[in-house]
Amino acid sequence: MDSIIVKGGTPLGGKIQIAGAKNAALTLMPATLLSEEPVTLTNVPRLSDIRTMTELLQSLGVEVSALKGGNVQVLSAHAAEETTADYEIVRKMRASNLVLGPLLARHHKAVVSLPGGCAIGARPMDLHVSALEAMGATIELKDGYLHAAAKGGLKGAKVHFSIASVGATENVMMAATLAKGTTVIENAAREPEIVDLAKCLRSMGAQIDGEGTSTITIDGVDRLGSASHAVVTDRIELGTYMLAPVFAGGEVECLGGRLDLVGAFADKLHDAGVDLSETPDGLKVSRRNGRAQAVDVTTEVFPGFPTDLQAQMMAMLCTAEGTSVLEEKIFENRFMHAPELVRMGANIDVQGGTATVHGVDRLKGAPVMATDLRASVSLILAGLAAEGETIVNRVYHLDRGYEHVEEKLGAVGAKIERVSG
Ligand SMILES: CC(=O)N[C@H]1[C@@H](OP(=O)(O)OP(=O)(O)OC[C@H]2O[C@@H](n3ccc(=O)[nH]c3=O)[C@H](O)[C@@H]2O)O[C@H](CO)[C@@H](O)[C@@H]1O
Ligand SMILES: C=C(OP(=O)(O)O)C(=O)O
Repeated sequence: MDSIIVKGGTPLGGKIQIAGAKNAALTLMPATLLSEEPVTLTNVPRLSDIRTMTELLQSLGVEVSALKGGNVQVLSAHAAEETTADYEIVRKMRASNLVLGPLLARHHKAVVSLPGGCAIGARPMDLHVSALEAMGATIELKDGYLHAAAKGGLKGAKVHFSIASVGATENVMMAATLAKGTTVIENAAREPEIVDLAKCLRSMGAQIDGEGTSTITIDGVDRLGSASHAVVTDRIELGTYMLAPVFAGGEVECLGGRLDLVGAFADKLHDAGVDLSETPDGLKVSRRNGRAQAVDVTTEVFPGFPTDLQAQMMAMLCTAEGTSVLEEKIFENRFMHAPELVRMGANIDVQGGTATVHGVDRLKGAPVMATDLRASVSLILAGLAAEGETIVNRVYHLDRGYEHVEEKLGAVGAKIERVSG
């Protein structure tokens, strides 16, 4: 398994191009199952999760043509007749569950392996299941697979989520586009990736209103057509690279970055004493004199502080002046980076869903283990600030969500290399 070696202490300078969003692409790709006509996606990130989704869709009969090194994808589901999403592919990635809604809507049946628990929490599917049941599906768990059927097709329904789940909102939105009648989703997730999905579905001919608010209304139509859609900027990759100069010093411009994508995160950076400005091409970040200041952070659904930036923020706060309290409210087991940061000299006390970080003067390089996607990148960022060499082992999670991280950081002056193993 590959490792990433980082030598800390070099200030950064230059520009980093931010890619299209993994979490948007992973719902836009299965959305193409809803149409018999081709859909073109541009600004697709080059990630192993995208390759996994490609493999899954191909197993369902979707023709996927990748152009420009994968940056553009043409997906055609005209001959996609298979309705079973196999465990061997689904187990690799939670987002595989996003084929459930589209398959049910188009074929009135689907057999989808449960993705299973993962490192950051249990992540059940109950909200997806009960919402699709309210739309007329019968769903049964057998042999680790959800067996779903909707004789005569799905029907519009009122769906109220007890948690504003991103994936459940996406599955129901997609399913509702071809259902008979009107579906109203209450307490819908409001993430930019939901807005992006609605935009793409609308270009395909869907009738959707209210995306970006807590109530989304979808009037079912008979069929969807073709469309071309550019994937929204990855706000998590953006936030990650915005932090890089805070760790290493210097200044970085994140091309394609927009403040509306990272509002709550940018507010915390501002409170921590980080300089942030909008430019015609993106967002520029530099660290003001000396250390960042401690800030308290609570993860929340959008527009709150994203859980997917909590690990990176914690790493930054390890060397901030003062004590910071981080509360993780979305996933019950998302502090696995903490003991690895402690190996680098951080002072962190974790009690349940709360981590208290007492800022230290500096971190020291160490061999560390990457446990999940955002934990992996938090350790790389910590390595940029640390004295000496940090070896981040087991980085396969990283490639799920970051394209060419060593090239992007290397281009702005970081001493970073990948060692194949
Ligand atoms: C591919 C993708 O877009 N992944 C993102 C998506 O994951 P994902 O869509 O899986 O996350 P959800 O918003 O569904 O999860 C939020 C919370 O709801 C719980 N829950 C969810 C569904 C359900 O049926 N029952 C239930 O209890 C989860 O366990 C979790 O505690 O949103 C998360 C929260 O912003 C992000 O961290 C992930 O990066
Ligand atoms: C948790 C994440 O992804 P996924 O939902 O695909 O596991 C993430 O992107 O940080």
